[in-house]
Amino acid sequence: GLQQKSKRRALPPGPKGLPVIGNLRDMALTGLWLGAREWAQKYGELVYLNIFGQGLLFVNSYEAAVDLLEKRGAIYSDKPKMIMAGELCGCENMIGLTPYGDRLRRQRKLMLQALGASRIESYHPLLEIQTHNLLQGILNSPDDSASIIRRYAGGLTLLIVYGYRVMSNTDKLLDMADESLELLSNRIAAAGNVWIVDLFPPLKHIPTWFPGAKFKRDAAVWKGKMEAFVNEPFDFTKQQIEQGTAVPCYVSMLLDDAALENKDQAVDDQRDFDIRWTANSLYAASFDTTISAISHFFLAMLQHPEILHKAQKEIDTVIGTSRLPTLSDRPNLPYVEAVAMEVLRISSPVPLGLPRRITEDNVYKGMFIPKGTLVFGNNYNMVRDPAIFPNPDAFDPSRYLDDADEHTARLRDPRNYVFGFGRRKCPGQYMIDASLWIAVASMLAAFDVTKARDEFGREVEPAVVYDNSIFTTMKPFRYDIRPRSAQAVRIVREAKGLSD
Ligand code: HEM
Repeated sequence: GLQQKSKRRALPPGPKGLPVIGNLRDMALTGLWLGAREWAQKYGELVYLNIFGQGLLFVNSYEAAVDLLEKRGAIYSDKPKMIMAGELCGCENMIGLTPYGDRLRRQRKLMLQALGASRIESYHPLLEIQTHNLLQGILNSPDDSASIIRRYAGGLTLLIVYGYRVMSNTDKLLDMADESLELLSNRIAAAGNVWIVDLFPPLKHIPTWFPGAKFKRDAAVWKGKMEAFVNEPFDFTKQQIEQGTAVPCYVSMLLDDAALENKDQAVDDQRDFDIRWTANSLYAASFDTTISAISHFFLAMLQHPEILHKAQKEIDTVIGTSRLPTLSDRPNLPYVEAVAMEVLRISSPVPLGLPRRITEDNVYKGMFIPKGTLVFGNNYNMVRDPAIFPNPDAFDPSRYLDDADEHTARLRDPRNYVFGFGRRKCPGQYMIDASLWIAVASMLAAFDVTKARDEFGREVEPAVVYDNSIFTTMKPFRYDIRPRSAQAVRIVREAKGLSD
């Protein structure tokens, strides 16, 4: 099959694999994007690999991403059917795994209704309150900032999506998300991992006690956890609605609308399903992405004190030191804006996007891409294209500051890459754009971040160790974070928080 085809029409280039297993050994389980960037440098804008005959295509240039993932979106927007993750572990209805079609269009419409560009201003007060909570948490326990960032990332969407307030680091729903997402991205649906049952689907019928059937026993346990992760927060909100104590949020607003709109049970059930699963996907998708972006912000600040000070000076000059920034200050703080953009670029939280599946044979610039190939939009490589981002590995906000015509400005805006492409592009992009900015601006206003010191007073270099196969999250590294002044302590304590 494959070889005959490739004789007839050339597949895109890529590292040579072994017989049968193909490129299995080339697939790293964490930090796959690092290898994928090397392949891009060696082989060019499209790189093709296979694992046991399953084709994998890495789309490495922006031009090819637009041509394929956007312009040919009709055949590049589907998803792999994953037996292990989907059927056996109960994740098949998560939006990132939902096949392209009517259901997806309906669900994306719901998400964009709530989180589209025009809605975001209505969330500004919530985003500011949640940010104050983040600052107060750091002020109270600076050594515990990793848990505080995690609480911020989960708490933000729990509040907006479910109207649920997280008041401690050991909250039940937070822990549940943490555990479920770790399982999902590092075990169940790890980017470089293939489950034998996905290659040989009849294996799903083998009995659980059978030798080699450990995957089925694991799947049964994981499925229970995934179901709780989807249902418990949703049931919380439903209960609050019944008791008349619901806070306006994504779930409560949509359920209210549904109740007003119709009395038809079948339509209601479909709405219930759509709201339940989109809510879970919004929650799931915001966790590691936000954590990655904010930890890269800290990393950059402790590596570049001059950038930290320049941004602080802008804030002090434009808004003074007697209050924290708000989202309405954003247009007046161009350097802080550039820092936030550079954080998005350097972190590229979902570096290879989420896999698509091409539904028809396709040819691009003479290269043949077979139907069924899994397609990864390698945004990590695109935001490191030296033609657009000179010296691409350096954290350098000044790259956005000189005047540029519209075309150049668009090309160098990291938001055009890191959120993916076309019909599956991230529906959370407008929300995170606002939440990341206010978090970055407020932390700059209130804190200094420096390298930690060891017992001999020597600076500790932060170690960057990626710990995930889909997101660029890192193992916690040490740094020193402290308020800039007594005045900073006061404005953080006085800022309106979650418990006010
Ligand atoms: C900096 C933060 C984030 C980045 C870089 C990011 C990036 C991405 C990327 C690259 C994709 C895949 C797009 C594609 O296939 O082309 C995606 C999908 C998705 N994102 Fe985000 N995301 C972020 C935060 C969020 C947040 C906060 C939410 C929810 C509030 C969210 C919700 C989703 C959902 C539901 C999908 C699946 C869409 C689909 O399959 O149709 N993301 N995101």
